[in-house]
Amino acid sequence: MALHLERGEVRIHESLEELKTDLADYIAEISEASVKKRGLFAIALSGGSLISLISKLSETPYSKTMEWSKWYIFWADDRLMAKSHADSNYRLAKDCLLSKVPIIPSHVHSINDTVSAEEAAGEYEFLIRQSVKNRIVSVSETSDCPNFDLILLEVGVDGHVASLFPNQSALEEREEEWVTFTTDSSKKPSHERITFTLPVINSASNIAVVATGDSKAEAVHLAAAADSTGPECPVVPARMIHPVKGKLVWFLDKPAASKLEASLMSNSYKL
Ligand SMILES: O=C1O[C@H](COP(=O)(O)O)[C@@H](O)[C@H](O)[C@H]1O
Repeated sequence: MALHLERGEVRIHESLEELKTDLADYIAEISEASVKKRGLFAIALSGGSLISLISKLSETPYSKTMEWSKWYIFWADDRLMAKSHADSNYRLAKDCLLSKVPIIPSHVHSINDTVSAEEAAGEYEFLIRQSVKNRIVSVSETSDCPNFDLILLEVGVDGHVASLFPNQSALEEREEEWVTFTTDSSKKPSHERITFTLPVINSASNIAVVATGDSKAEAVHLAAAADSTGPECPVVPARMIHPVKGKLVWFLDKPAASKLEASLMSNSYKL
């Protein structure tokens, strides 16, 4: 089921298998359109269960039809930990997808995990500035921010996206700051992390936000429902995703969408 809300398009899936196929088709469509338009595709991944959901891309038909040599991979966030560590977002993506498809190794732009979080954020921002200069990543039409073809995010149970956690100063970064860091994430185990800022995320051409399972139902409701605003409602980071010119699509399963659906139903009765 697809709904067009003020907060973007919401796709609610009957099963994880259906969600995986829809997400793979969506990524394939954006990749094809980007390659057609500018000869390459710049995608930013994050972590969490999202990565196992996109593993379908390593299967046929996607593995054979995708123009992997045109893909450039970045991370919207990662933890400052060895790339071999089970909690590294890079490792997750490598195990689930990157090692299984013919992506050119020099197109994979992971973070430097051997320096402090502050230095890693600075280095990663420099790398993105170089990628904009080299036109691997486009520039936004409305600001100097990078304009990624696609950014994939997953909502955490506390409503965080990438490594933008509730009530942290990173949420206030302005356009000049593209990559920031946190040494105190509310998600345990607490790792030092680096993350894209909201201006960078909101400058993307396409943003997909994924959430599955009933533990995410409250966060999804707070992030996407029209009635989740006002003084009593916490403003979760996922609610701050507002593409400036791009398109936002939510990929949810039924349990994650349950509170959002209930609020849509009750509001339609009030009309
Ligand atoms: O810490 C993180 O968590 C979120 C969501 O993860 P999940 O465990 O709730 O599936 C993820 O999107 C983010 O990139 C990651 O660093």
